Amino acid sequence: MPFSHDQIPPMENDTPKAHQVFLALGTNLGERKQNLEAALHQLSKNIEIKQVSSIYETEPVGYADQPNFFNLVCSGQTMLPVDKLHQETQKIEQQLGRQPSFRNGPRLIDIDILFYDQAYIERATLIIPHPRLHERAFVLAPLAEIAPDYLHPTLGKSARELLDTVNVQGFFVSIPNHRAAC
Ligand SMILES: Nc1ncnc2c1ncn2[C@@H]1O[C@H](COP(=O)(O)OP(=O)(O)OP(=O)(O)O)[C@@H](O)[C@H]1O
Ligand SMILES: Nc1nc2c(c(=O)[nH]1)N=C(CO)CN2
Repeated sequence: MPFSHDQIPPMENDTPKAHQVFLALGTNLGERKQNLEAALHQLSKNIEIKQVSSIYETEPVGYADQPNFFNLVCSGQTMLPVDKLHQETQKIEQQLGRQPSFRNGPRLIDIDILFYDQAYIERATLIIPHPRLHERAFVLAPLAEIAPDYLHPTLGKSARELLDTVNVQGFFVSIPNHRAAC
């Protein structure tokens, strides 16, 4: 059953526990492969990265008149509470030089938190599971590559099942076995 992360009371003498997280990275400006590697490197300071998907080159979704994206998904373990993790991903986006853009517009780096354990979180600035992940082939294809049986906590479907429901046209190149220096 999904749970609200906010509702779990801290237990006395509870030793801190690592959280399993899945993140989606996207970039369509500048040196796209380098942007992904730099983001993974920064993330690895607070997340023990366990898996990194291939890099997928994908046609832009939502706003067509922009360069193709490079997308990947990674998973890992972190001790950061979810709000700190979100602050950290936003800090890394800024550090790497992301400039303000419009919805679905071009960006140097985008880091979305897909899952945080099996938590369901809904705040003004943070919704987990990411509310659009199940519609996005550019997220589901790399997710299904590294965790095909992982269950979406609220939809109850695996990454592979979700991928079967979306259109996977517009995928050109996959840079396989990509392992950035973390
Ligand atoms: N799960 C999440 N991961 C990352 N950001 C999130 C999440 N849920 C909500 N947000 C919020 O979404 C806001 C918009 O993020 P961003 O500018 O990256 O949007 P976008 O990339 O254009 O669209 P999308 O969120 O659909 O990828 C951010 O301010 C962030 O606080
Ligand atoms: N192919 C692709 N299209 C997008 C992407 C992305 O990462 N890949 N991100 C968007 C906004 O977050 C909008 N459209």
